[in-house]
Amino acid sequence: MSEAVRIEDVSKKFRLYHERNQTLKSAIMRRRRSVHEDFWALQDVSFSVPQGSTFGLIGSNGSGKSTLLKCLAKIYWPDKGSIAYDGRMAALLEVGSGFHHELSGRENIYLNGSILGMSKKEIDRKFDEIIDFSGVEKFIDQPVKNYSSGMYVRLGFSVAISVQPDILIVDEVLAVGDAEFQEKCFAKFRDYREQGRTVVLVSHSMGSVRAMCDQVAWLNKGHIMQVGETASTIAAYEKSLDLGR
Ligand SMILES: Nc1ncnc2c1ncn2[C@@H]1O[C@H](COP(=O)(O)OP(=O)(O)OP(=O)(O)O)[C@@H](O)[C@H]1O
Repeated sequence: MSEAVRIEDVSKKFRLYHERNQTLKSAIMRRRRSVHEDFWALQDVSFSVPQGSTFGLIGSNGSGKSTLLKCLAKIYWPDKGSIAYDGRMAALLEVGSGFHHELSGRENIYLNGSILGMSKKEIDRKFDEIIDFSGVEKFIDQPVKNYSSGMYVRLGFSVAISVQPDILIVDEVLAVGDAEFQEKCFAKFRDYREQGRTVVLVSHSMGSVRAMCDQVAWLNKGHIMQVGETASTIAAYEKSLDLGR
């Protein structure tokens, strides 16, 4: 099977600063040098995502899942390693990212669509479909700052899938949608699989991961613990949680 995404030896570090709330005098004494430590949120992460698969990232809080998704979405640049893609990629990360709060749903479709690489003509053509899928038609001319978090996600997801990406990257956000919308999204992922498109998603709901994913990567403290078939990888992750109790 060919690869949609290949992640090779990816490491990402953040700087943790320690000099908060200190006095101006101590800052001058330090000659404005900041005191920080490097924190590696991802270390030597390598795996491939098969084309046409739905692929899950699992792991405890702070294990590096969102950081890895942001590297995949090109929001972060890895400090080491490389990521290769085969095809057009679209990402849906934090609730409301890519949206301007003061603009209406309609205006945001154009803004977000163009950020994702669609022309105005393409958005015009897909506009009704986007609104239909989102189910927020009645509120489409309201500023999105008045939307509920579920409405945000519905609209954001609808724009992201309208791009018809070869690779769709989705953070936990879908969990804020209601059961009906989640079922619509799962159906969309099934269509994607049939069309040979690839989905990479993060979820804490092992039920959803079991239902949706062909393969899973389990992250722990920035390291890959296991990659492979969904049931056995979830079982290994859950066993580690039981052992930790
Ligand atoms: N911008 C940042 N600056 C400093 N540290 C960060 C930053 N972003 C993430 N981290 C740290 O990196 C680690 C991994 O965070 P990340 O958000 O990727 O975890 P996660 O697996 O998605 O967690 P969760 O399940 O809680 O969403 C955490 O320790 C977090 O504090």
